Amino acid sequence: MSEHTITELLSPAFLSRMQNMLGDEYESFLKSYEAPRTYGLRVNTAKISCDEFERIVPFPVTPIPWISNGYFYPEDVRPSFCPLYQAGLFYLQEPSAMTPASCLPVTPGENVLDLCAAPGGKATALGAMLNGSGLLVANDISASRARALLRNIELFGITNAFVTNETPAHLGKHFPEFFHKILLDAPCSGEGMFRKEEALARDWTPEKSHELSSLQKELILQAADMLRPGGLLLYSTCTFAPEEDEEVVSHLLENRPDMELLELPEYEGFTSGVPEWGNGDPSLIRSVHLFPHKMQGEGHFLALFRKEGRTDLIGTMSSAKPNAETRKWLELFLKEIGLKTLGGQPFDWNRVETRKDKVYYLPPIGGDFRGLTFLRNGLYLGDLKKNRFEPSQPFALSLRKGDAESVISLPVSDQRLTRYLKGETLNIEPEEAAHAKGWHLLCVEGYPIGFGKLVGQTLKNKYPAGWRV
Ligand SMILES: C[S@@+](CC[C@H](N)C(=O)[O-])C[C@H]1O[C@@H](n2cnc3c(N)ncnc32)[C@H](O)[C@@H]1O
Repeated sequence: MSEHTITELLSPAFLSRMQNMLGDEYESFLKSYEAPRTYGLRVNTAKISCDEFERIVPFPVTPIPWISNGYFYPEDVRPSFCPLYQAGLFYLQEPSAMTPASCLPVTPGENVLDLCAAPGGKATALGAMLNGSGLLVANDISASRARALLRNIELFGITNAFVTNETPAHLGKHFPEFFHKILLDAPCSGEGMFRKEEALARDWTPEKSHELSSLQKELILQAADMLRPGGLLLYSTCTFAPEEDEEVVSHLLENRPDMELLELPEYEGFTSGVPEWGNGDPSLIRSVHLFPHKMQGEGHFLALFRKEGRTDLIGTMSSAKPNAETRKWLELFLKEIGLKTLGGQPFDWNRVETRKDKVYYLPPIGGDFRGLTFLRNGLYLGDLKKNRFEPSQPFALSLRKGDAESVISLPVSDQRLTRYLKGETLNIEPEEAAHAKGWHLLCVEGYPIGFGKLVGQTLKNKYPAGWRV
């Protein structure tokens, strides 16, 4: 912990800019830096309803008023150690950062792009809204951050994501006017992150915003060009700098006359964008700033655009054919766990693809993805071994409550869950397991966490080392 307050670390140039921007509100803005940070989590509604979540969550939560599936939790709680987190039932996210994805109305069946997606705070929200149908392209230019993104997509049980590590320019060549919805959560100076990351406050310079503004202007045009006629684009940053907010919005409106700004939902803490902070276009008032002195969040900016024209839902269906070996051993495994559905939907053999000894479940919508650098296309189901199929951890996490019959379900308070997550074998009473032996899905309150193999009263742990806590 630094012995300085955040306001002491901040550059006089930043403070004087904020004073000019906020006028009478400046003092309360400054005061907000002394208040404690806000902590939030977002429920994965593709896996669990909010009512059910509230019923089983073992620590105090209070609803975030402007996010239908968001909750505040107290600072002293460590939710990432809770088995419900390891079951992918919620994502930890600062409350104002939940706003952009919640303002982009995604419906199942659409092609959706998150252009700057890592580590996945917003991509997991978009994926949950698609609920397994359509296609989510989740991209990040950084390879290491894209790996963290993939992990969160897998934890959330998203089966229809194409996770890429590409430049926006290269993606644009493959996907001209392809997406119904695009989220561009741009790299920014992070002025809304100062309470969370002090280094951002210390390292602030006005030049940074100028540089980022040029990049953001390039990115927003590239994003717009990948949007279908009639499609929606949401631009967001976690900064207050007009160069990175209203100026970027103005740039898009000036350069793509087929894009218009739409109204965003109103909420009492939302502050309208200021036309004079951009090029004076009166419609900039439809963009929204979230300031930390006006709501319980760190700060964000968002703008929602629509491209002129009508959109449709025509997509190319994936068509893979599992090879005979895969079909034989996978079928046997699915029978053993009593698979009824995958992610609540009938299992589709036309989506099963084998590459070397790895078995994947492709997203329902395909496309020409050749030449793109990607980490995952769909769901990694598992590995084909000699005379058997070995399931993966993402496969376990893609399963919803009720998808499989061969389960062992323990209450959230059961300490064996924590021991399982550490890689230990468990003692299971006969009445706790669906069958006397063989593959089982270990669940918390009915929600799958991972696989295990029952031998007598011992559950052999199949939770992979790389996932352990
Ligand atoms: C604000 S963060 C995204 C946060 C993410 N949307 C979330 O909610 O978890 C911006 C991301 O943009 C990526 N990025 C930086 N420069 C980029 C570029 N030129 N093109 C595309 N992405 C870029 C960074 O690697 C970073 O992960």
